[in-house]
Amino acid sequence: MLDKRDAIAVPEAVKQVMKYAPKGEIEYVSIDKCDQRYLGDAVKASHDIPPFDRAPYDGFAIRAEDSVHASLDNPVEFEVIEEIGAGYIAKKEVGPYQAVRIMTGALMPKECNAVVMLELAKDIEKDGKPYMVIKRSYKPGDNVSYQGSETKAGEVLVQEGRRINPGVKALLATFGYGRVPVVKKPVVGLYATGTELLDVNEPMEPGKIRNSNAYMISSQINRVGAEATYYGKLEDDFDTCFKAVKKALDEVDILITTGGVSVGDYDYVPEIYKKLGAEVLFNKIMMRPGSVTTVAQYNGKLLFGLSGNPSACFVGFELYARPIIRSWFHSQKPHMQKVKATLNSDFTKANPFTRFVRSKLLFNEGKLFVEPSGLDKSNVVTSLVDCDSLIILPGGTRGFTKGDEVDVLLLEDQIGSEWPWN
Ligand SMILES: Nc1nc2c(c(=O)[nH]1)N[C@H]1C(S)=C(S)[C@@H](COP(=O)(O)OP(=O)(O)OC[C@H]3O[C@@H](n4cnc5c(N)ncnc54)[C@H](O)[C@@H]3O)O[C@H]1N2
Ligand code: MOO
Ligand SMILES: [Mg+2]
Repeated sequence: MLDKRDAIAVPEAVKQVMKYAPKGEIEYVSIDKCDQRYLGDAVKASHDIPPFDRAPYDGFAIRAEDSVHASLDNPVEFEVIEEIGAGYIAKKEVGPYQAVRIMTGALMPKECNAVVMLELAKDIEKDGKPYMVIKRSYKPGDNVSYQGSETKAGEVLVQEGRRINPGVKALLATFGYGRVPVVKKPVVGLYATGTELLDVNEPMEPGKIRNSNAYMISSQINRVGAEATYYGKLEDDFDTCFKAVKKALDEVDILITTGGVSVGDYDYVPEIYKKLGAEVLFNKIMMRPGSVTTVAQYNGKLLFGLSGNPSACFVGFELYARPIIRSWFHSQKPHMQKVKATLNSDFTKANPFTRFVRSKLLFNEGKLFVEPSGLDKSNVVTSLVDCDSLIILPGGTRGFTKGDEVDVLLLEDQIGSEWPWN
């Protein structure tokens, strides 16, 4: 007699899993190796930006008060006493009607408070000395980039848990982070179960299929910023699977298996959890695909029993494992971002349970549209190719038509979201 499974709602299932969200420790890596890692600590400005008053243009640094009477009818001459490029410091003191030829990024001479752009000044020579002439006045501060005008020392600029993108990396370099505090990657163990599975290099045989889930999931794990420790595929044999899972549990932070979670004669994952003494958080969810997604915890360690059906496996990972990995990385927005989009085609299937349709987003005349990325069946693999999002069709609905507004979860987004579930 089969054990009866009680289906729970998706938000409840996510809540159950999140109770066991582990948090990774911090390690330091060279800035050259920090791309796409998650910050283990906030980035705080260690100095002002700009760090000194500087010229934002190539031109002439002047004392603004010397320019007040300059106009088209009354050109004013300045003696050019020195020339400095970025990285150099003016040595001479600037007196009345004197100027320093200055290049973008150079420190302003301390007596000067305005910069005349090269294009607005005329170079002349008098008595063998360089002069420049202007025909308009300048106010103190005109064309000066003041110290701290962008940010002040001590300001927190990026929160811990943010994924390092090119902009974050630029800030890290600005503040001298040669070594960057990042969150250590979790060890995410991965097993694919199924006697029918062939390795990627094996030729096809009757009754067998190639193992795509292991590759798909390891790629999904990479997309979130972690790496899979792939243990290989397992035949549907209870003892083999039990031993493998038990051994892996000692080595991993999170364990993912695919296949064998339903009610079939060779679906051993539920029995494995039972024999281990793991607490099953749920084994049936009111969703399609992936209704049989099972999650258990063993001494606080999460075991994800994802469905064997590729699309169900894919969705189960994104809904339940992704926020756990992102929480591990200290993300304050571990869930997928949810946006509104307009359905670009009819979707006539009824939805007794909440349906997550693999979909692709498109922009048309500034509006966001979404449509299924292929055949909507849980055993389908081809619809995953163009899948960059999941349309959420609420349970208890009778199908949707082109033009309807729907909620969509973003898969490629790296910022994430706080709790997106109603
Ligand atoms: N009597 C019932 N049968 C099924 C139910 C049910 O409620 N009652 N649920 C169905 C649903 S829904 C799903 S989803 C699947 C879940 O199956 P399992 O998680 O037990 O997975 P398997 O039986 O191992 O495999 C299912 C399917 O997926 C293929 N597969 C498995 N592993 C891989 C892999 N690594 N790469 C590619 N494809 C894989 C496998 O060959 C099967 O075709 O159960 C339904 N049945
Ligand atoms: O778990 Mo199954 O994918 O709902 O179809
Ligand atoms: Mg099965």
